[in-house]
Amino acid sequence: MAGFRATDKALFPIKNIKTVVQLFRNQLEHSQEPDLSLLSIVAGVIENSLTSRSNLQICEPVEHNCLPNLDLETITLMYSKFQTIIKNAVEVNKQRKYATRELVKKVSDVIWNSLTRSYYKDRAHLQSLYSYLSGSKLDCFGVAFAVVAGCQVLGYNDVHLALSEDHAWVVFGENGSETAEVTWHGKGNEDKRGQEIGKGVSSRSWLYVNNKPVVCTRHMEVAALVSAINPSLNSNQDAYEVSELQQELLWLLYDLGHLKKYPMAIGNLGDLEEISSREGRVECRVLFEEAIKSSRSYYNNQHVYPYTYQGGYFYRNKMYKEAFESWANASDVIRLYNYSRDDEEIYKEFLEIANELIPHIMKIESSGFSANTILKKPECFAHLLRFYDGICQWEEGSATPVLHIGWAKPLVNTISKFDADVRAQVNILCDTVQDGAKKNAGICNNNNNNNYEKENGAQTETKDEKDTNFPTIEALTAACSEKLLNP
Ligand SMILES: CC1(C)CN=C(N2CCN(c3ncnc4sc(CCF)cc34)CC2)S1
Repeated sequence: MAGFRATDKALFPIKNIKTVVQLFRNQLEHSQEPDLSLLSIVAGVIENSLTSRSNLQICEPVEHNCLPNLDLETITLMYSKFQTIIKNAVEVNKQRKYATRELVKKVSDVIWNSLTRSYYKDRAHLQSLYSYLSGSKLDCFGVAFAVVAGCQVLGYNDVHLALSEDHAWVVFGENGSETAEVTWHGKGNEDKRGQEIGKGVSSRSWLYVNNKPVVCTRHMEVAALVSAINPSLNSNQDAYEVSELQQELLWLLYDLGHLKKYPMAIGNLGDLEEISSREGRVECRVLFEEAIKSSRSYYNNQHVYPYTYQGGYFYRNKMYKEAFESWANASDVIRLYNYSRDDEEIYKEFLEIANELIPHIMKIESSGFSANTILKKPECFAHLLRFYDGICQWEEGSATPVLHIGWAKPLVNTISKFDADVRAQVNILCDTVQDGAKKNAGICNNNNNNNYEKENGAQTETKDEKDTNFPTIEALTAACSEKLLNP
């Protein structure tokens, strides 16, 4: 059983970050499983006290490490309150080893029906059990996490959190073979709580990552609650102590090996390291590469965010050629999905890259001051075409259109910044259309340093094999802009 043990209680009252890390270490390293409700309450109390208005005057930024007084009484009260809510509401059949769909649905109903009637669901700091116990408010992720923590209280250690890049649900039963929705997703969608995870059309949507979700162990569920810590004070400031605590806890989980199969948590750590790097730790760039390797190794490269974490890093650090490559690789992931109405989050991500970030780069690069301009590099043009081509292919076969006139101007503007002699150095290689699956059109430049070929094994092309049937760049861009201009 999990639990709030004497060795944990001895750490109270907790006065600094180091002791919070020790509490998490105790829980993570102890032979039994870490107690999700205890750790979520502790993280939530710290986050909410350091990011709420009330605290601002007390904690002067100069005295780093000043945490609110975390006394045993406060934590024990909330911990017991959660246990009581769950145990009083759910009849446990002692004989059953595994949870049933009815049990999981019942726990979800207990959480669901105890939430405040209506509140702004996308607000920050609504992810922890502290938020649930003190304000009866949870966000979409928070409900799923609370259901798993509730099942842990009842002793069902087969119920685990399953995470896509924009949704959360649970797995349960022998070998975690059963799945169930336990929370809502997006705005104005009827919740599907209790149902199995998308077997129909939605299974090809990015929202369910082609059935390659992160299926958590207990320790990875701790990584999820730590990842969900939100240090934001407001839209442009973070509470220093909260982000420092999050960074320390993510390194603890990293060192214990619990981030290996969790690309987004590694990416979160990379973002924190970029802002304030720790002595003796790998560079944030390495972490972004590790997140990509994790997605390729464990999730058949079906996740987009590892590439947008990396692309964002390159963009912020003015490494534009590398950013184009990351974004083209992100586009290679999305091209095999069908766009559905539940995929707004990733749509917004690609829209921002295509219509804000890339145009911004083109503006800087064509201002004439950059000596080593990317406008002269055929591989940059190849990455951009691969990026746009992936979005076009994403749309193909989808019930919902992706592209509209708003995409056309920035796209044509960008492509036209490359001179004909640069464009001419890029060869288009198209694979044959596979039966049913989406075809793979590869765009590679003739010096073949484009990792698209390495990654996807697109054939290299020698001059004499050049098949005149392949679309030229002009044809492709014309087709793209034609399609865009007359949807
Ligand atoms: C490259 C980015 C735009 C930067 N931040 C990103 N994210 C921030 C952190 N995110 C996450 N980080 C850890 N675990 C999870 S589980 C989940 C789905 C809802 F449950 C989201 C998410 C989501 C993605 S993607």
